[in-house]
Amino acid sequence: MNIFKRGSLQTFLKLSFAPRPRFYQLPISTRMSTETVPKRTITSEQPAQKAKKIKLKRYKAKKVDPTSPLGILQLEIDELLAQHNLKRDDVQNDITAILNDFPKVNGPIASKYHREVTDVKILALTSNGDGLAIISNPVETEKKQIVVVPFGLPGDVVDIKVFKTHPHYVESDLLNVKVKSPIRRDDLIKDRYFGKSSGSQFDFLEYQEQLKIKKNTVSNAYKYFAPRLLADNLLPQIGETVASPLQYGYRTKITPHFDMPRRLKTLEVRPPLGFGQKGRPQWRKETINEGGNASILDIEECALATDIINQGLTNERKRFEKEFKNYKKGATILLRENTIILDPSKEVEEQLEEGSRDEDGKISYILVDDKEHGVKLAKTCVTNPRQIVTEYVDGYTFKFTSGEFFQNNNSILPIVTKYVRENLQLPNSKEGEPRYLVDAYCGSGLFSICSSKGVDKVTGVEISADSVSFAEKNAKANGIENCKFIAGKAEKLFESIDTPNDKTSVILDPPRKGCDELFLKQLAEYYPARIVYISCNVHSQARDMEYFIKETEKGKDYKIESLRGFDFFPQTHHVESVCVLSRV
Ligand SMILES: C[S@@+](CC[C@H](N)C(=O)[O-])C[C@H]1O[C@@H](n2cnc3c(N)ncnc32)[C@H](O)[C@@H]1O
Repeated sequence: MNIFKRGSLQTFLKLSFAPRPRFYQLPISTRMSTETVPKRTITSEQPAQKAKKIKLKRYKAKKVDPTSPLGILQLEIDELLAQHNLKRDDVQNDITAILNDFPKVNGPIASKYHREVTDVKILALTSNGDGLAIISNPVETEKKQIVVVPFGLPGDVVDIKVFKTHPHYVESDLLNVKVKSPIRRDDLIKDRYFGKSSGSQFDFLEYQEQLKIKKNTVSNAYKYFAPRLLADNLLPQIGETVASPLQYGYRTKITPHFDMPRRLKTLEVRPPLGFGQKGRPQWRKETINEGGNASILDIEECALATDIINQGLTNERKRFEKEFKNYKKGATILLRENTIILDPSKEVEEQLEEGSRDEDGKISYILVDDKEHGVKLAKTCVTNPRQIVTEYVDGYTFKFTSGEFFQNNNSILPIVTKYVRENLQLPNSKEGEPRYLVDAYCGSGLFSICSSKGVDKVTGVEISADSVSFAEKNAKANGIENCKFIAGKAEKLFESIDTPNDKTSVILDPPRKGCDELFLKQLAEYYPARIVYISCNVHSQARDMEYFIKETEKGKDYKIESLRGFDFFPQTHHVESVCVLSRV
Protein backbone atom coordinates (compact mmCIF):
# COMPACT_ATOMS: atom_id res chain seq x y z
CA MET A 1 0.00 0.00 0.00
CA ASN A 2 1.27 3.41 -0.84
CA ILE A 3 0.26 6.00 1.64
CA PHE A 4 1.43 9.59 1.36
CA LYS A 5 2.38 11.64 4.29
CA ARG A 6 0.51 14.93 4.37
CA GLY A 7 2.69 17.77 3.23
CA SER A 8 4.64 15.74 0.71
CA LEU A 9 3.58 15.64 -2.92
CA GLN A 10 1.58 18.78 -2.41
CA THR A 11 0.37 19.23 -5.93
CA PHE A 12 -0.99 15.72 -5.94
CA LEU A 13 -2.72 16.21 -2.66
CA LYS A 14 -4.23 19.45 -3.87
CA LEU A 15 -5.56 17.87 -7.02
CA SER A 16 -6.74 14.64 -5.63
CA PHE A 17 -7.21 14.64 -1.94
CA ALA A 18 -8.79 17.95 -1.12
CA PRO A 19 -11.43 16.75 1.33
CA ARG A 20 -14.81 18.36 1.04
CA PRO A 21 -14.81 20.95 3.80
CA ARG A 22 -17.28 20.05 6.48
CA PHE A 23 -18.27 23.65 6.88
CA TYR A 24 -18.97 26.18 4.24
CA GLN A 25 -16.58 29.06 4.43
CA LEU A 26 -17.72 32.58 4.24
CA PRO A 27 -18.36 34.48 1.07
CA ILE A 28 -16.79 37.30 2.93
CA SER A 29 -13.98 36.42 5.23
CA THR A 30 -14.33 35.02 8.68
CA ARG A 31 -10.73 35.88 9.35
CA MET A 32 -10.72 37.60 12.70
CA SER A 33 -9.00 40.80 13.46
CA THR A 34 -8.65 42.17 16.94
CA GLU A 35 -9.55 45.56 18.21
CA THR A 36 -8.48 46.85 21.60
CA VAL A 37 -11.22 48.30 23.82
CA PRO A 38 -11.18 49.42 27.45
CA LYS A 39 -12.71 46.82 29.72
CA ARG A 40 -14.39 49.37 32.04
CA THR A 41 -14.63 53.09 32.62
CA ILE A 42 -12.79 54.56 35.58
CA THR A 43 -14.83 57.05 37.66
CA SER A 44 -13.50 59.85 39.92
CA GLU A 45 -14.39 57.84 43.05
CA GLN A 46 -12.33 54.91 41.98
CA PRO A 47 -8.62 54.84 42.60
CA ALA A 48 -6.75 55.59 39.40
CA GLN A 49 -6.18 52.20 37.93
CA LYS A 50 -4.87 51.29 34.55
CA ALA A 51 -7.78 50.11 32.46
CA LYS A 52 -7.43 46.45 31.57
CA LYS A 53 -7.74 45.83 27.89
CA ILE A 54 -9.48 42.97 26.20
CA LYS A 55 -9.38 42.06 22.60
CA LEU A 56 -12.62 42.20 20.68
CA LYS A 57 -12.77 39.77 17.82
CA ARG A 58 -14.19 41.08 14.56
CA TYR A 59 -14.77 39.83 11.08
CA LYS A 60 -12.79 41.01 8.13
CA ALA A 61 -14.01 40.58 4.59
CA LYS A 62 -12.05 38.38 2.23
CA LYS A 63 -12.70 38.10 -1.47
CA VAL A 64 -14.21 34.91 -2.76
CA ASP A 65 -14.20 33.74 -6.38
CA PRO A 66 -17.82 34.27 -7.46
CA THR A 67 -17.72 31.01 -9.45
CA SER A 68 -16.66 28.97 -6.41
CA PRO A 69 -19.35 27.13 -4.37
CA LEU A 70 -19.39 29.95 -1.81
CA GLY A 71 -19.69 32.65 -4.41
CA ILE A 72 -22.58 30.80 -6.03
CA LEU A 73 -24.28 30.26 -2.69
CA GLN A 74 -24.39 34.02 -2.22
CA LEU A 75 -26.15 34.43 -5.58
CA GLU A 76 -28.59 31.67 -4.69
CA ILE A 77 -29.32 33.33 -1.36
CA ASP A 78 -29.93 36.68 -3.07
CA GLU A 79 -32.33 35.00 -5.48
CA LEU A 80 -34.23 33.32 -2.66
CA LEU A 81 -34.47 36.61 -0.77
CA ALA A 82 -35.80 38.40 -3.85
CA GLN A 83 -38.42 35.68 -4.37
CA HIS A 84 -39.65 36.36 -0.82
CA ASN A 85 -39.49 40.15 -1.10
CA LEU A 86 -36.58 40.33 1.28
CA LYS A 87 -33.29 42.17 1.07
CA ARG A 88 -29.85 41.36 2.42
CA ASP A 89 -30.57 43.87 5.23
CA ASP A 90 -33.46 41.72 6.39
CA VAL A 91 -31.00 38.96 7.22
CA GLN A 92 -29.18 39.38 10.48
CA ASN A 93 -26.43 37.18 11.90
CA ASP A 94 -24.54 38.81 14.74
CA ILE A 95 -21.17 37.16 14.20
CA THR A 96 -19.31 39.64 16.40
CA ALA A 97 -21.55 38.80 19.37
CA ILE A 98 -21.04 35.07 18.82
CA LEU A 99 -17.31 35.48 18.41
CA ASN A 100 -17.02 37.43 21.64
CA ASP A 101 -19.44 35.26 23.54
CA PHE A 102 -18.25 33.86 26.85
CA PRO A 103 -17.72 31.04 27.68
CA LYS A 104 -16.39 30.31 24.22
CA VAL A 105 -18.31 27.07 23.92
CA ASN A 106 -22.06 27.37 24.44
CA GLY A 107 -22.05 30.96 25.68
CA PRO A 108 -25.53 32.53 25.95
CA ILE A 109 -25.49 34.15 22.48
CA ALA A 110 -24.06 31.14 20.67
CA SER A 111 -26.59 28.91 22.43
CA LYS A 112 -29.41 31.08 21.17
CA TYR A 113 -28.08 30.96 17.64
CA HIS A 114 -27.04 27.33 17.56
CA ARG A 115 -30.36 25.82 18.44
CA GLU A 116 -32.93 23.38 17.15
CA VAL A 117 -35.62 24.76 14.85
CA THR A 118 -38.73 22.78 14.03
CA ASP A 119 -41.07 22.78 11.02
CA VAL A 120 -38.70 24.43 8.59
CA LYS A 121 -39.94 24.44 5.00
CA ILE A 122 -37.22 23.84 2.42
CA LEU A 123 -37.68 26.36 -0.38
CA ALA A 124 -34.86 25.73 -2.84
CA LEU A 125 -31.98 23.45 -3.75
CA THR A 126 -28.49 24.94 -4.18
CA SER A 127 -26.15 23.94 -6.98
CA ASN A 128 -24.17 22.23 -4.22
CA GLY A 129 -27.16 19.94 -3.66
CA ASP A 130 -28.25 21.35 -0.28
CA GLY A 131 -31.66 22.63 0.77
CA LEU A 132 -32.18 26.34 1.50
CA ALA A 133 -34.78 27.77 3.87
CA ILE A 134 -35.68 31.02 5.63
CA ILE A 135 -35.98 31.03 9.43
CA SER A 136 -36.31 33.78 12.03
CA ASN A 137 -33.31 35.23 13.79
CA PRO A 138 -33.39 33.83 17.35
CA VAL A 139 -32.48 37.16 19.00
CA GLU A 140 -33.96 39.86 16.77
CA THR A 141 -37.06 37.97 15.74
CA GLU A 142 -38.17 40.48 13.11
CA LYS A 143 -34.94 39.67 11.23
CA LYS A 144 -34.39 36.53 9.15
CA GLN A 145 -31.74 33.92 8.63
CA ILE A 146 -31.03 31.82 5.56
CA VAL A 147 -30.26 28.27 6.51
CA VAL A 148 -28.41 25.65 4.47
CA VAL A 149 -29.85 22.18 5.14
CA PRO A 150 -27.88 19.23 3.76
CA PHE A 151 -30.21 16.49 2.43
CA GLY A 152 -33.13 18.92 2.47
CA LEU A 153 -35.25 18.94 -0.68
CA PRO A 154 -37.71 21.61 -1.87
CA GLY A 155 -41.11 20.76 -0.39
CA ASP A 156 -39.71 19.01 2.70
CA VAL A 157 -40.75 20.21 6.14
CA VAL A 158 -37.93 19.40 8.54
CA ASP A 159 -36.47 19.83 12.00
CA ILE A 160 -32.90 21.05 12.06
CA LYS A 161 -30.10 21.99 14.39
CA VAL A 162 -28.27 25.19 13.47
CA PHE A 163 -24.61 24.69 14.36
CA LYS A 164 -22.62 27.42 12.67
CA THR A 165 -23.24 31.07 11.82
CA HIS A 166 -21.85 33.08 8.90
CA PRO A 167 -22.66 36.68 7.96
CA HIS A 168 -25.20 35.76 5.26
CA TYR A 169 -26.34 32.29 6.23
CA VAL A 170 -26.23 29.60 8.88
CA GLU A 171 -25.35 25.93 8.59
CA SER A 172 -27.49 23.18 10.01
CA ASP A 173 -27.81 19.43 10.41
CA LEU A 174 -30.99 17.67 9.39
CA LEU A 175 -32.65 15.99 12.38
CA ASN A 176 -35.98 14.81 11.10
CA VAL A 177 -38.09 14.96 7.96
CA LYS A 178 -41.71 15.65 8.97
CA VAL A 179 -43.25 16.17 5.56
CA LYS A 180 -41.50 14.61 2.58
CA SER A 181 -40.84 16.44 -0.66
CA PRO A 182 -42.59 14.69 -3.57
CA ILE A 183 -39.16 13.94 -5.08
CA ARG A 184 -37.73 12.37 -1.92
CA ARG A 185 -37.37 8.62 -2.56
CA ASP A 186 -35.70 7.03 0.44
CA ASP A 187 -36.62 3.61 -0.97
CA LEU A 188 -34.03 4.09 -3.73
CA ILE A 189 -31.06 4.54 -1.39
CA LYS A 190 -28.25 2.10 -2.19
CA ASP A 191 -25.26 3.59 -0.41
CA ARG A 192 -25.15 2.35 3.18
CA TYR A 193 -23.34 5.56 4.20
CA PHE A 194 -25.92 7.79 2.54
CA GLY A 195 -26.81 10.79 4.62
CA LYS A 196 -23.42 10.85 6.30
CA SER A 197 -20.82 10.67 3.58
CA SER A 198 -20.57 13.59 1.15
CA GLY A 199 -20.18 11.20 -1.80
CA SER A 200 -23.66 9.99 -2.70
CA GLN A 201 -25.68 13.09 -1.95
CA PHE A 202 -28.41 12.40 -4.54
CA ASP A 203 -28.84 8.69 -3.80
CA PHE A 204 -32.42 9.39 -2.66
CA LEU A 205 -33.48 10.85 -5.99
CA GLU A 206 -34.66 9.08 -9.11
CA TYR A 207 -31.95 9.22 -11.73
CA GLN A 208 -34.16 11.24 -14.11
CA GLU A 209 -34.70 13.75 -11.30
CA GLN A 210 -30.93 14.06 -10.82
CA LEU A 211 -30.52 14.80 -14.53
CA LYS A 212 -33.27 17.42 -14.35
CA ILE A 213 -31.63 19.09 -11.35
CA LYS A 214 -28.32 19.21 -13.23
CA LYS A 215 -29.99 20.79 -16.24
CA ASN A 216 -31.30 23.43 -13.87
CA THR A 217 -27.78 23.98 -12.51
CA VAL A 218 -26.56 24.68 -16.06
CA SER A 219 -29.47 27.03 -16.63
CA ASN A 220 -28.88 28.91 -13.35
CA ALA A 221 -25.16 29.18 -14.04
CA TYR A 222 -25.84 31.06 -17.27
CA LYS A 223 -28.52 33.14 -15.55
CA TYR A 224 -26.02 34.22 -12.87
CA PHE A 225 -22.84 34.51 -14.90
CA ALA A 226 -24.02 35.30 -18.42
CA PRO A 227 -26.99 37.64 -17.82
CA ARG A 228 -26.26 39.69 -20.94
CA LEU A 229 -26.37 36.60 -23.14
CA LEU A 230 -29.69 35.70 -21.55
CA ALA A 231 -31.12 39.23 -21.92
CA ASP A 232 -30.05 39.42 -25.58
CA ASN A 233 -31.53 36.01 -26.35
CA LEU A 234 -28.15 34.58 -27.21
CA LEU A 235 -28.58 31.34 -25.30
CA PRO A 236 -30.04 28.24 -26.91
CA GLN A 237 -32.52 25.98 -25.14
CA ILE A 238 -30.48 23.98 -22.69
CA GLY A 239 -30.28 20.36 -23.80
CA GLU A 240 -31.20 17.40 -21.63
CA THR A 241 -28.35 16.25 -19.39
CA VAL A 242 -26.61 13.27 -20.94
CA ALA A 243 -26.85 10.26 -18.62
CA SER A 244 -23.95 8.14 -17.46
CA PRO A 245 -24.28 4.49 -18.57
CA LEU A 246 -23.19 3.48 -15.05
CA GLN A 247 -24.96 5.20 -12.19
CA TYR A 248 -23.08 3.32 -9.47
CA GLY A 249 -19.71 1.61 -9.58
CA TYR A 250 -18.31 4.13 -12.08
CA ARG A 251 -15.50 5.95 -10.25
CA THR A 252 -12.06 4.85 -11.40
CA LYS A 253 -10.28 6.69 -8.61
CA ILE A 254 -10.96 7.28 -4.93
CA THR A 255 -8.74 8.70 -2.19
CA PRO A 256 -9.79 7.59 1.32
CA HIS A 257 -7.77 9.12 4.13
CA PHE A 258 -7.24 9.00 7.88
CA ASP A 259 -6.30 11.58 10.50
CA MET A 260 -3.86 11.36 13.35
CA PRO A 261 -5.11 13.23 16.43
CA ARG A 262 -2.58 15.99 17.19
CA ARG A 263 -2.03 15.05 20.81
CA LEU A 264 -1.03 11.47 19.90
CA LYS A 265 2.43 10.33 18.87
CA THR A 266 1.39 6.80 17.95
CA LEU A 267 -1.95 5.22 17.23
CA GLU A 268 -3.15 2.51 19.59
CA VAL A 269 -6.45 1.96 17.86
CA ARG A 270 -6.95 1.93 14.11
CA PRO A 271 -8.40 5.30 13.10
CA PRO A 272 -11.37 5.52 10.73
CA LEU A 273 -10.25 5.30 7.10
CA GLY A 274 -12.58 6.82 4.56
CA PHE A 275 -14.17 10.13 3.67
CA GLY A 276 -15.24 13.25 5.54
CA GLN A 277 -18.61 13.19 7.24
CA LYS A 278 -21.14 15.67 5.87
CA GLY A 279 -22.22 17.45 9.02
CA ARG A 280 -23.82 15.36 11.76
CA PRO A 281 -27.23 14.59 10.31
CA GLN A 282 -29.47 12.31 12.34
CA TRP A 283 -32.45 11.89 10.07
CA ARG A 284 -31.48 8.43 8.73
CA LYS A 285 -32.09 6.43 11.86
CA GLU A 286 -31.61 3.10 10.02
CA THR A 287 -27.94 3.79 9.32
CA ILE A 288 -27.04 6.29 11.99
CA ASN A 289 -24.06 4.22 13.15
CA GLU A 290 -22.71 3.21 9.74
CA GLY A 291 -19.11 4.33 9.42
CA GLY A 292 -18.94 5.56 13.01
CA ASN A 293 -19.37 9.13 14.16
CA ALA A 294 -15.93 10.66 13.79
CA SER A 295 -15.28 13.51 11.36
CA ILE A 296 -13.88 10.90 8.98
CA LEU A 297 -16.25 8.01 8.30
CA ASP A 298 -14.84 4.51 8.30
CA ILE A 299 -15.75 3.32 4.81
CA GLU A 300 -15.60 -0.36 3.92
CA GLU A 301 -17.06 0.02 0.45
CA CYS A 302 -17.77 2.85 -1.95
CA ALA A 303 -21.04 2.61 -3.88
CA LEU A 304 -19.73 4.93 -6.57
CA ALA A 305 -16.40 3.17 -7.21
CA THR A 306 -15.77 0.38 -9.72
CA ASP A 307 -15.55 -3.24 -8.55
CA ILE A 308 -11.78 -3.39 -8.75
CA ILE A 309 -11.43 -0.16 -6.74
CA ASN A 310 -13.65 -1.70 -4.06
CA GLN A 311 -11.50 -4.84 -4.13
CA GLY A 312 -8.44 -2.60 -3.68
CA LEU A 313 -10.17 -0.81 -0.79
CA THR A 314 -10.79 -4.16 0.94
CA ASN A 315 -7.13 -5.18 0.46
CA GLU A 316 -5.72 -1.88 1.64
CA ARG A 317 -7.98 -1.72 4.67
CA LYS A 318 -6.72 -5.15 5.74
CA ARG A 319 -3.16 -4.00 5.30
CA PHE A 320 -3.87 -0.78 7.20
CA GLU A 321 -5.33 -2.84 10.05
CA LYS A 322 -1.88 -4.40 10.51
CA GLU A 323 0.26 -1.36 9.77
CA PHE A 324 -1.54 1.67 11.21
CA LYS A 325 0.78 1.85 14.25
CA ASN A 326 3.69 2.72 11.95
CA TYR A 327 2.16 6.06 10.96
CA LYS A 328 3.13 9.29 12.64
CA LYS A 329 0.83 11.50 10.58
CA GLY A 330 -2.53 11.31 8.85
CA ALA A 331 -2.34 10.22 5.22
CA THR A 332 -4.30 9.51 2.08
CA ILE A 333 -4.45 6.32 0.06
CA LEU A 334 -4.72 6.47 -3.69
CA LEU A 335 -6.85 3.79 -5.36
CA ARG A 336 -6.72 4.10 -9.14
CA GLU A 337 -8.06 1.65 -11.70
CA ASN A 338 -5.59 0.31 -14.25
CA THR A 339 -6.55 -1.52 -17.44
CA ILE A 340 -4.41 -4.10 -19.19
CA ILE A 341 -5.29 -5.33 -22.69
CA LEU A 342 -4.67 -9.03 -22.50
CA ASP A 343 -2.71 -11.07 -24.95
CA PRO A 344 -4.87 -14.23 -25.29
CA SER A 345 -1.78 -16.37 -25.90
CA LYS A 346 -0.42 -15.67 -22.39
CA GLU A 347 -1.56 -16.40 -18.84
CA VAL A 348 -3.45 -13.48 -17.26
CA GLU A 349 -1.25 -13.46 -14.12
CA GLU A 350 1.96 -13.00 -16.05
CA GLN A 351 0.56 -9.90 -17.80
CA LEU A 352 -0.56 -8.07 -14.68
CA GLU A 353 1.24 -4.88 -13.67
CA GLU A 354 1.88 -4.05 -10.00
CA GLY A 355 -1.37 -3.43 -8.12
CA SER A 356 -3.16 -3.85 -4.82
CA ARG A 357 -2.63 -7.35 -3.45
CA ASP A 358 -4.91 -9.56 -1.39
CA GLU A 359 -3.97 -11.19 1.92
CA ASP A 360 -2.19 -14.02 0.06
CA GLY A 361 0.01 -11.51 -1.72
CA LYS A 362 -1.70 -11.98 -5.09
CA ILE A 363 -2.52 -8.98 -7.29
CA SER A 364 -6.30 -8.62 -7.37
CA TYR A 365 -7.85 -8.30 -10.82
CA ILE A 366 -11.17 -8.39 -12.61
CA LEU A 367 -11.64 -9.57 -16.21
CA VAL A 368 -13.78 -7.58 -18.65
CA ASP A 369 -14.77 -8.45 -22.22
CA ASP A 370 -14.78 -5.58 -24.71
CA LYS A 371 -16.97 -7.22 -27.32
CA GLU A 372 -17.11 -4.10 -29.49
CA HIS A 373 -13.36 -4.07 -30.05
CA GLY A 374 -12.86 -7.82 -29.61
CA VAL A 375 -10.41 -7.65 -26.72
CA LYS A 376 -10.21 -8.98 -23.17
CA LEU A 377 -9.17 -6.59 -20.44
CA ALA A 378 -7.83 -7.11 -16.92
CA LYS A 379 -8.53 -4.38 -14.36
CA THR A 380 -6.20 -3.93 -11.39
CA CYS A 381 -6.08 -1.30 -8.64
CA VAL A 382 -2.94 0.83 -8.38
CA THR A 383 -1.94 2.49 -5.10
CA ASN A 384 1.38 4.06 -6.05
CA PRO A 385 0.78 7.65 -7.27
CA ARG A 386 3.91 7.50 -9.42
CA GLN A 387 2.96 4.31 -11.18
CA ILE A 388 1.92 4.64 -14.79
CA VAL A 389 -1.59 3.39 -15.43
CA THR A 390 -3.66 2.81 -18.54
CA GLU A 391 -7.22 3.85 -19.32
CA TYR A 392 -9.00 2.33 -22.24
CA VAL A 393 -11.50 4.58 -24.06
CA ASP A 394 -13.29 3.62 -27.23
CA GLY A 395 -10.50 1.32 -28.42
CA TYR A 396 -7.73 3.84 -27.62
CA THR A 397 -5.32 3.45 -24.73
CA PHE A 398 -4.16 6.33 -22.54
CA LYS A 399 -1.21 6.12 -20.20
CA PHE A 400 -0.58 8.64 -17.44
CA THR A 401 0.84 8.78 -13.93
CA SER A 402 -1.83 7.48 -11.59
CA GLY A 403 -1.67 10.57 -9.34
CA GLU A 404 -2.27 12.93 -12.31
CA PHE A 405 -5.57 14.14 -13.72
CA PHE A 406 -7.67 11.82 -15.84
CA GLN A 407 -11.46 11.81 -16.22
CA ASN A 408 -12.98 9.74 -13.43
CA ASN A 409 -15.91 7.94 -15.06
CA ASN A 410 -14.75 5.62 -17.82
CA SER A 411 -18.30 4.55 -18.72
CA ILE A 412 -19.34 7.98 -20.03
CA LEU A 413 -16.11 8.78 -21.89
CA PRO A 414 -16.99 7.13 -25.24
CA ILE A 415 -20.23 9.15 -25.26
CA VAL A 416 -18.50 12.42 -24.41
CA THR A 417 -15.61 11.97 -26.83
CA LYS A 418 -18.08 11.10 -29.62
CA TYR A 419 -20.18 14.17 -28.84
CA VAL A 420 -17.10 16.41 -28.86
CA ARG A 421 -15.80 14.85 -32.09
CA GLU A 422 -19.13 15.33 -33.86
CA ASN A 423 -19.51 18.90 -32.70
CA LEU A 424 -16.04 19.84 -33.91
CA GLN A 425 -17.03 19.07 -37.50
CA LEU A 426 -17.07 22.08 -39.78
CA PRO A 427 -20.43 22.46 -41.51
CA ASN A 428 -20.30 22.61 -45.30
CA SER A 429 -16.80 21.18 -45.24
CA LYS A 430 -16.23 19.35 -48.51
CA GLU A 431 -14.67 15.91 -48.81
CA GLY A 432 -10.90 16.21 -49.11
CA GLU A 433 -10.71 19.77 -47.75
CA PRO A 434 -8.09 20.20 -45.01
CA ARG A 435 -9.37 20.26 -41.43
CA TYR A 436 -7.50 21.09 -38.26
CA LEU A 437 -7.97 20.81 -34.57
CA VAL A 438 -6.60 22.60 -31.53
CA ASP A 439 -6.96 21.01 -28.07
CA ALA A 440 -6.32 23.60 -25.35
CA TYR A 441 -5.79 22.16 -21.83
CA CYS A 442 -5.24 18.77 -23.47
CA GLY A 443 -3.92 16.76 -20.48
CA SER A 444 -2.59 13.41 -21.68
CA GLY A 445 -4.37 13.78 -25.01
CA LEU A 446 -7.85 12.32 -24.46
CA PHE A 447 -9.81 14.62 -26.81
CA SER A 448 -6.92 15.15 -29.26
CA ILE A 449 -6.51 11.45 -29.85
CA CYS A 450 -10.20 10.55 -29.85
CA SER A 451 -10.89 13.31 -32.42
CA SER A 452 -7.80 12.84 -34.61
CA LYS A 453 -9.33 10.66 -37.34
CA GLY A 454 -10.20 12.53 -40.54
CA VAL A 455 -8.30 15.59 -39.36
CA ASP A 456 -5.08 16.78 -41.00
CA LYS A 457 -3.38 18.06 -37.89
CA VAL A 458 -4.11 18.30 -34.16
CA THR A 459 -2.22 20.76 -31.93
CA GLY A 460 -2.57 20.24 -28.17
CA VAL A 461 -1.39 22.60 -25.45
CA GLU A 462 -1.05 21.77 -21.79
CA ILE A 463 0.69 23.35 -18.80
CA SER A 464 1.96 20.09 -17.31
CA ALA A 465 5.09 18.98 -19.16
CA ASP A 466 4.56 15.51 -17.72
CA SER A 467 1.09 15.27 -19.27
CA VAL A 468 2.43 16.57 -22.59
CA SER A 469 5.02 13.84 -22.66
CA PHE A 470 2.26 11.26 -22.00
CA ALA A 471 0.10 12.85 -24.72
CA GLU A 472 2.97 12.38 -27.20
CA LYS A 473 3.50 8.78 -26.14
CA ASN A 474 -0.23 8.06 -26.20
CA ALA A 475 -0.59 9.37 -29.75
CA LYS A 476 2.33 7.20 -30.85
CA ALA A 477 1.06 4.09 -29.03
CA ASN A 478 -2.32 4.46 -30.75
CA GLY A 479 -0.65 4.78 -34.15
CA ILE A 480 -1.62 8.44 -34.52
CA GLU A 481 0.86 10.63 -36.34
CA ASN A 482 -0.99 13.89 -36.89
CA CYS A 483 -0.85 15.20 -33.29
CA LYS A 484 1.66 17.72 -31.96
CA PHE A 485 1.68 18.81 -28.31
CA ILE A 486 3.07 22.01 -26.78
CA ALA A 487 3.97 22.39 -23.10
CA GLY A 488 2.98 25.75 -21.64
CA LYS A 489 0.09 28.01 -20.72
CA ALA A 490 -2.85 27.72 -23.10
CA GLU A 491 -2.10 31.11 -24.69
CA LYS A 492 1.33 29.84 -25.76
CA LEU A 493 -0.58 28.17 -28.53
CA PHE A 494 -1.04 31.44 -30.37
CA GLU A 495 2.73 32.00 -30.64
CA SER A 496 3.12 29.05 -32.95
CA ILE A 497 -0.28 28.21 -34.40
CA ASP A 498 0.06 27.71 -38.13
CA THR A 499 -3.27 26.21 -39.16
CA PRO A 500 -5.77 28.41 -41.04
CA ASN A 501 -8.42 29.64 -38.61
CA ASP A 502 -11.29 29.07 -41.05
CA LYS A 503 -10.49 25.38 -41.13
CA THR A 504 -9.68 24.96 -37.45
CA SER A 505 -11.93 23.85 -34.58
CA VAL A 506 -10.86 24.37 -30.98
CA ILE A 507 -11.51 22.21 -27.90
CA LEU A 508 -11.32 23.93 -24.51
CA ASP A 509 -11.25 21.84 -21.35
CA PRO A 510 -9.82 24.08 -18.62
CA PRO A 511 -9.62 23.39 -14.87
CA ARG A 512 -12.44 24.55 -12.53
CA LYS A 513 -11.39 28.18 -12.54
CA GLY A 514 -11.99 28.37 -16.29
CA CYS A 515 -9.98 30.24 -18.94
CA ASP A 516 -8.27 33.54 -18.29
CA GLU A 517 -9.16 36.70 -20.17
CA LEU A 518 -5.84 36.91 -22.00
CA PHE A 519 -6.43 33.46 -23.46
CA LEU A 520 -10.02 34.27 -24.46
CA LYS A 521 -8.94 37.52 -26.14
CA GLN A 522 -6.27 35.73 -28.15
CA LEU A 523 -8.70 32.96 -29.02
CA ALA A 524 -11.16 35.52 -30.40
CA GLU A 525 -8.31 37.19 -32.28
CA TYR A 526 -7.36 33.84 -33.83
CA TYR A 527 -11.03 33.50 -34.87
CA PRO A 528 -11.45 29.72 -35.19
CA ALA A 529 -14.36 28.23 -37.13
CA ARG A 530 -15.81 26.34 -34.16
CA ILE A 531 -15.24 25.99 -30.43
CA VAL A 532 -16.30 23.17 -28.12
CA TYR A 533 -15.90 24.20 -24.48
CA ILE A 534 -16.03 21.33 -21.96
CA SER A 535 -16.16 22.35 -18.33
CA CYS A 536 -16.19 20.81 -14.86
CA ASN A 537 -17.46 24.16 -13.51
CA VAL A 538 -20.41 25.42 -15.53
CA HIS A 539 -20.31 28.71 -13.61
CA SER A 540 -16.84 29.68 -14.82
CA GLN A 541 -17.82 28.40 -18.28
CA ALA A 542 -20.84 30.75 -18.32
CA ARG A 543 -18.65 33.67 -17.20
CA ASP A 544 -16.09 32.85 -19.95
CA MET A 545 -18.76 32.56 -22.62
CA GLU A 546 -20.21 35.94 -21.76
CA TYR A 547 -16.75 37.50 -21.74
CA PHE A 548 -15.82 35.88 -25.06
CA ILE A 549 -19.00 36.94 -26.86
CA LYS A 550 -19.52 40.34 -25.26
CA GLU A 551 -16.05 41.60 -24.39
CA THR A 552 -13.73 40.43 -27.14
CA GLU A 553 -13.59 42.20 -30.45
CA LYS A 554 -14.63 39.31 -32.65
CA GLY A 555 -16.67 37.44 -30.06
CA LYS A 556 -19.92 38.96 -31.33
CA ASP A 557 -19.49 36.91 -34.52
CA TYR A 558 -20.06 33.71 -32.53
CA LYS A 559 -23.28 32.03 -31.61
CA ILE A 560 -23.85 29.40 -28.92
CA GLU A 561 -25.20 26.52 -30.93
CA SER A 562 -25.85 24.14 -28.07
CA LEU A 563 -25.37 23.81 -24.35
CA ARG A 564 -25.97 20.78 -22.16
CA GLY A 565 -24.77 18.95 -19.09
CA PHE A 566 -23.06 15.56 -18.99
CA ASP A 567 -23.47 13.48 -15.87
CA PHE A 568 -19.93 12.36 -15.08
CA PHE A 569 -20.81 11.93 -11.40
CA PRO A 570 -24.22 10.29 -10.79
CA GLN A 571 -25.53 10.47 -7.19
CA THR A 572 -23.58 13.72 -6.66
CA HIS A 573 -24.49 17.34 -7.42
CA HIS A 574 -21.61 17.73 -9.91
CA VAL A 575 -22.27 18.35 -13.58
CA GLU A 576 -19.90 18.81 -16.52
CA SER A 577 -21.16 21.00 -19.29
CA VAL A 578 -20.40 21.24 -22.99
CA CYS A 579 -21.00 24.47 -24.88
CA VAL A 580 -20.63 24.54 -28.68
CA LEU A 581 -19.90 27.80 -30.49
CA SER A 582 -19.91 28.44 -34.18
CA ARG A 583 -19.18 31.54 -36.23
CA VAL A 584 -22.21 33.18 -37.75
C1 LIG B 1 -9.91 19.42 -16.74
S1 LIG B 1 -8.29 18.96 -17.18
C2 LIG B 1 -8.55 18.39 -18.83
C3 LIG B 1 -7.50 17.48 -19.39
C4 LIG B 1 -7.86 16.73 -20.66
N1 LIG B 1 -8.63 17.53 -21.59
C5 LIG B 1 -8.60 15.45 -20.34
O1 LIG B 1 -9.83 15.39 -20.54
O2 LIG B 1 -7.96 14.50 -19.88
C6 LIG B 1 -7.53 20.51 -17.34
C7 LIG B 1 -6.09 20.46 -17.78
O3 LIG B 1 -5.63 21.80 -17.94
C8 LIG B 1 -4.28 21.88 -17.54
N2 LIG B 1 -4.04 23.32 -17.28
C9 LIG B 1 -4.32 24.02 -16.16
N3 LIG B 1 -4.03 25.34 -16.34
C10 LIG B 1 -3.57 25.46 -17.62
C11 LIG B 1 -3.13 26.56 -18.41
N4 LIG B 1 -3.10 27.81 -17.91
N5 LIG B 1 -2.74 26.32 -19.67
C12 LIG B 1 -2.76 25.06 -20.17
N6 LIG B 1 -3.17 23.99 -19.48
C13 LIG B 1 -3.57 24.17 -18.22
C14 LIG B 1 -4.19 20.94 -16.36
O4 LIG B 1 -2.87 20.50 -16.17
C15 LIG B 1 -5.14 19.81 -16.79
O5 LIG B 1 -4.43 18.79 -17.47
